[in-house]
Amino acid sequence: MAALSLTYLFPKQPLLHTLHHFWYPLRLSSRETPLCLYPTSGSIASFGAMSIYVVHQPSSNLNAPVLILSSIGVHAVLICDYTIWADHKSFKVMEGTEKLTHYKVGSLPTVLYIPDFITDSEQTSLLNNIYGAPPSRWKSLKNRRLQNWGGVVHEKGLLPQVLPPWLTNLTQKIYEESELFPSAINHVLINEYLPDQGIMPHQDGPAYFPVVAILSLGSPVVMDFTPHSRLKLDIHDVIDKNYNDGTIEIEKDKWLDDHRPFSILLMPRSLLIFKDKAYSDYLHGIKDSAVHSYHGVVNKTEVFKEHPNLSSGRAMDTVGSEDYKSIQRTSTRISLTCRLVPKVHKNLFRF
Ligand SMILES: O=C(O)CCC(=O)C(=O)O
Ligand SMILES: [Fe+2]
Repeated sequence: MAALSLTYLFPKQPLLHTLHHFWYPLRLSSRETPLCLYPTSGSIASFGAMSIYVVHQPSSNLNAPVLILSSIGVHAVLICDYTIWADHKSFKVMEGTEKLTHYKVGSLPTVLYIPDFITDSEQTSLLNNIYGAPPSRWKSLKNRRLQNWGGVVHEKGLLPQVLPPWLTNLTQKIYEESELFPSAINHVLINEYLPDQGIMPHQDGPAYFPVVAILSLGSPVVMDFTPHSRLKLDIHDVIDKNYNDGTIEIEKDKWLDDHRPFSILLMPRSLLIFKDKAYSDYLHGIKDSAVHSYHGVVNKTEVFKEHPNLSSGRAMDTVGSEDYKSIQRTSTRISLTCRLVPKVHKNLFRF
């Protein structure tokens, strides 16, 4: 038996009483890539504070390894047999970026930009369904409107509502093609932005599985990612470290390199997926201005490949010099934020 140290991705959250019902992602500290173990088939036995879980392996018929998770304290300990650990296939499902690695953009783990994820007619059909929904579906906020599908998200989980087929067609495609979600996506937030509307920099709530897929329709926009303010405190820790060999500056540069703000241009029909550091260490937001600069966006190459005229400013309304290109937002943008709320309350309600 070998003991390996695992750290919770959400270290500040209490976990002891929730572990039996709510599958927290775990990060294996000895690996570069965060490894998520999502034992969705449930606990099969428990001994006091220890529970045995089976790791979910939807893409394989192999028997999943049995893991013993200690649910005491802030750190969890995974105790398992070496042979299980060596069985790479067992964990493949949660490292599922493989299929989509060529869509990775920027230097941060992990941001995927998939142009043309849906066709023009699929876009039209989604827009027809969105605008065909009863007016009561819309909730007006100060700076935008939204529709909530899939149920009400509480901090402690989802009061579920069945997703309509026009949405499950999309969520199923994202689930299957990304292989990044441990079970089917069960929640979709539809945001509508007029040309001068945006969304404040924020981090998605703790009820969600830490992978988000955003489908964009209508007007292009630029989404900005900024390091979380709590990380700004960490820089002082780095600087305060007492180095004897003059490596402070190098450490600081490396830190700043690892936590650089960045932006991404979201074209209509594209799918953006982000997780890992981009999800946990950064805030994401969209400026509420009608002009968005796309100078220096991390997916410039990908966008120009699909829209070659964009660079010369002809494909859509752009302003600015060749060095400082901007989009003039002239039409509405709709986004569909597709997520999984792992903890679902049993009393399903339907409309
Ligand atoms: O509209 C978008 O692209 C972002 C929406 C978003 O961040 C959210 O719903 O949490
Ligand atoms: Fe968000």
